[in-house]
Amino acid sequence: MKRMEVDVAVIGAGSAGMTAYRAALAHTDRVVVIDSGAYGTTCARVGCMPSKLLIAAADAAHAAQEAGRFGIAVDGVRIDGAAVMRRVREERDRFVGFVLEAVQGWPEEHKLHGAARFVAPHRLRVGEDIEVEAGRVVIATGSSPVLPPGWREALGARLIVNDDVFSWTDLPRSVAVAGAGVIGLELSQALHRLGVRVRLLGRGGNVGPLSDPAVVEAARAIFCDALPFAPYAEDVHASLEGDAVRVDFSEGGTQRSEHFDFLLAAVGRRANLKDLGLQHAGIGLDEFSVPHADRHTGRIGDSYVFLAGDAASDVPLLHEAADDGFIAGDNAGCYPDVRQRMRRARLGIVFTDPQIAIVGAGHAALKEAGTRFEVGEVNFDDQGRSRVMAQNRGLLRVYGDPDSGLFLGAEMICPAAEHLGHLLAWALQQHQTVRQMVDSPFYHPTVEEGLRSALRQLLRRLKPARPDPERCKDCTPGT
Ligand SMILES: Cc1cc2nc3c(=O)[nH]c(=O)nc-3n(C[C@H](O)[C@H](O)[C@H](O)COP(=O)(O)OP(=O)(O)OC[C@H]3O[C@@H](n4cnc5c(N)ncnc54)[C@H](O)[C@@H]3O)c2cc1C
Ligand SMILES: NC(=O)c1ccc[n+]([C@@H]2O[C@H](COP(=O)([O-])OP(=O)(O)OC[C@H]3O[C@@H](n4cnc5c(N)ncnc54)[C@H](O)[C@@H]3O)[C@@H](O)[C@H]2O)c1
Repeated sequence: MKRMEVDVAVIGAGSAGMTAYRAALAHTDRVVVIDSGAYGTTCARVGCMPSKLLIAAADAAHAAQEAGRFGIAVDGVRIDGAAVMRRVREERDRFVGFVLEAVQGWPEEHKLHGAARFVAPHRLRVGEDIEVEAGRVVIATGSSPVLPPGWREALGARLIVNDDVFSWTDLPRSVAVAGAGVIGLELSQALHRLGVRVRLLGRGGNVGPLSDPAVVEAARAIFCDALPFAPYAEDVHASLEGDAVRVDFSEGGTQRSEHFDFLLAAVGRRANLKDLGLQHAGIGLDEFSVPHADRHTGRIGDSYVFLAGDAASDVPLLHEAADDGFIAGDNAGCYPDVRQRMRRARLGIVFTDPQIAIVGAGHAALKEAGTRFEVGEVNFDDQGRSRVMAQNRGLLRVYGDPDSGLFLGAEMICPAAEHLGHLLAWALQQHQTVRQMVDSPFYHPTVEEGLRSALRQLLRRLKPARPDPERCKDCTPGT
């Protein structure tokens, strides 16, 4: 058995683990990063970047197909699936290459390859023949797709997850997608626009991460128009029939049976904690044997173990994983002098068309917390700039505190939601009042003017005694 002693062991070399490593290095050189898979991170290899590359190709196809509405004839749009996937993979490999370069720059003694698990407090076994004695441990093992029981056995290689999509060398003819969460929405709309026959199977009418009933309803209507979407699919059953996947489901009392090349499981992801031997780590676990970390320190209880990224599973997004990694790595490095760190305002974006964004904890969380709030909204059907671009669909709702006038958050499905979401998240983090936001500059004609309409309505509802006058539409047409 080879043995090594370090101050900090980081398990997982994804976005969270790499950031944790760099932060810990600022305090000690006795650091090791242990990874059981290929370097390159989920984000670059099979997550954020290749999914956005696929969406970019889909948007290009859609723009060509829709050019007619501007009076521009684009004849004979042909999608070359092999070329689409080649660009996705080549650009993806370029992004992965930057990560690999960074890891190659690390000293060899800082890297171990193999699956790590606790065998005792402070002691990790890596594979079968290496033992690491670690003063502190950062767990940054990421997450994996959930597979409903029996699906793998029933479908074999015809059951796929996001990772498989990005190794395709051509587009398939048809894919059923289970789960209308973030991954299901992004990938099914992209594949649909690229000419793949899809069926998106939702559950209970959910649409992505949205929780405001009015925005969910708007989003459901938009996606039902945009692609074959069954938001209330029930009794979903998948089986193999020859080479095809047969999917049976019911919706609204109607039984359906359809055949596809693949079934893509996008029904959620679970933190990779199961095989870590956490019961030997000497840390507190809940009744499901899951550890919980303080979001401001990364620390599990008052232990020597820190948790970061998707493994912490509270906000499984890239920028949160990087922040988690910094906080956990820095605190593991300067342990026992563990410091509280500020967290950024919450922001989530879904890269569909129209895009979805949530700022703050969201409508459901405000309700659950018993927070009193008022709502302002704008529908984009008649919003000037959105109409100019023929993207005039969607609903944006903003929330404000009637006592303090503070802005509390927003949910939206609308054009340019990625940009509106950022503006609003920055305002939230700066504790701005709705009045301050309304008094900020808004250029004409922009999609932001739609946001201003919602904020003005919210302001009137927050301060009914001093209503803001309605603006005349002929002064600034289409705002
Ligand atoms: C399809 C898809 C699209 C996405 N798009 C976006 C997006 O647009 N924007 C966004 O913000 N987020 C997006 N995300 C989420 C984002 O990718 C993740 O939140 C982020 O990559 C998580 O980083 P991580 O470091 O926690 O995990 P990872 O990058 O997965 O790293 C975990 C590492 O741990 C290793 N490991 C696991 N178990 C062990 C073990 N026992 N021993 C040693 N090593 C181990 C793994 O090999 C892996 O290298 C997307 C995710 C997916 C799947
Ligand atoms: N744009 C982005 O930032 C982005 C993109 C992709 C992924 N991600 C991250 O990855 C995480 C995981 O994404 P995801 O889409 O796998 O999970 P998700 O939690 O977003 O959605 C899962 C969906 O599947 C549904 N579901 C569960 N079981 C089902 C079943 N048996 N049949 C049909 N539907 C079922 C759920 O109701 C839910 O709507 C996201 O939460 C997000 O943090 C982010």
